[in-house]
Amino acid sequence: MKAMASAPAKMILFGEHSVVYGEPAIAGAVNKRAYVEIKKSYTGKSTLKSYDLNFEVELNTKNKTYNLIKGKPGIIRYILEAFHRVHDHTPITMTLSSEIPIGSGLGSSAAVTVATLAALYRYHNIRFNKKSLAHDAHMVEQAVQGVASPLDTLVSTYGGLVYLSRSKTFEPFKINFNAPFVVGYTTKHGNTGKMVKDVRSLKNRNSKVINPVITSMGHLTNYGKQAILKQDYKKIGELMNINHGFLDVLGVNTVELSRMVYTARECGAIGSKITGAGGGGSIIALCPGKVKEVAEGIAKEDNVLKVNFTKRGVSSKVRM
Ligand SMILES: Nc1ncnc2c1ncn2[C@@H]1O[C@H](COP(=O)(O)OP(=O)(O)OP(=O)(O)O)[C@@H](O)[C@H]1O
Ligand SMILES: C[C@@](O)(CCO)CC(=O)[O-]
Ligand SMILES: [Mg+2]
Repeated sequence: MKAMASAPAKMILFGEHSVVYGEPAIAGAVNKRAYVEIKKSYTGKSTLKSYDLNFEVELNTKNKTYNLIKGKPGIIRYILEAFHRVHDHTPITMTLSSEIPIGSGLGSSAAVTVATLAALYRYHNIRFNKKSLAHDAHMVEQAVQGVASPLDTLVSTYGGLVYLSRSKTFEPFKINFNAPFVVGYTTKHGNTGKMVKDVRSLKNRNSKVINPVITSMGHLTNYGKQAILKQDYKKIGELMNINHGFLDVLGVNTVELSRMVYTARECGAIGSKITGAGGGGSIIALCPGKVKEVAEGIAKEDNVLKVNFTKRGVSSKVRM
């Protein structure tokens, strides 16, 4: 018997970091996925292999440790936390493949966590639904990062383009939103846990300055929701540029991210901003009629990923 699951990456349009402090956010699942397979091991040991992320480890799921066989398994802490919460510690072989660049602001940790939990629930024949899975995945991200909003794991579980309200109500957009985005990403990876903690420290040291910025980011996200519903690309782009400025204030911008943001605008994007935790990783650029020019401009010094929104969230099955 083999349990299999996959979950999508995500792209945050508005509200990263401010969502951690209860402000709303808007994010969409995109067509890059993480794939997990789990089957019984007859070697007496549990191993995790990822051919495309080029690492292999021996898992000790009971005490959340691992023995490195090869590579750099940064995503491992999320996987170990998921196993620790669900697995009965019998020997298994897990394989992970990911189309999602790791540490790049596209929610690799959430997609891997959601897919790993779904595969484990299938493997152990544990009943679950999307609501329970999204909650459990959020708890894993919270445990690993110290602080996490439910945004990334909700989007990876349910798919689609969603608005997460201040009261944490999850509102899927009921429109077809196919705005032409280009994603640029650097080889300099980010670490969400560190970035979220750095923002919290900045906020605590300068609360009278940073708190109003976070509140304004919440208002901006609500204006963004109205602009998306009206498919007002010009307004969406303007709000993306303002949101990028706010993320710069929070200290999550870098030289590489700025380079891509401003290159995108020079090549014709009507809006561009950091997406995800920042400190490395990705930007998104809204470029109606200029996708080719913006992609070519970013590709001169960085990497480009062509993505589309997808309604397809987590999927899982068992093969006997
Ligand atoms: N090059 C890398 N190889 C392996 N692991 C990495 C690499 N870069 C980062 N990591 C680790 O992988 C995990 C990626 O999760 P993280 O949440 O930081 O990024 P993400 O989910 O891809 O982006 P975001 O959360 O901003 O959407 C982190 O634990 C990070 O330390
Ligand atoms: C930076 C952040 O807002 C999004 C990371 O993709 C963190 C979170 O929401 O948990
Ligand atoms: Mg993450």
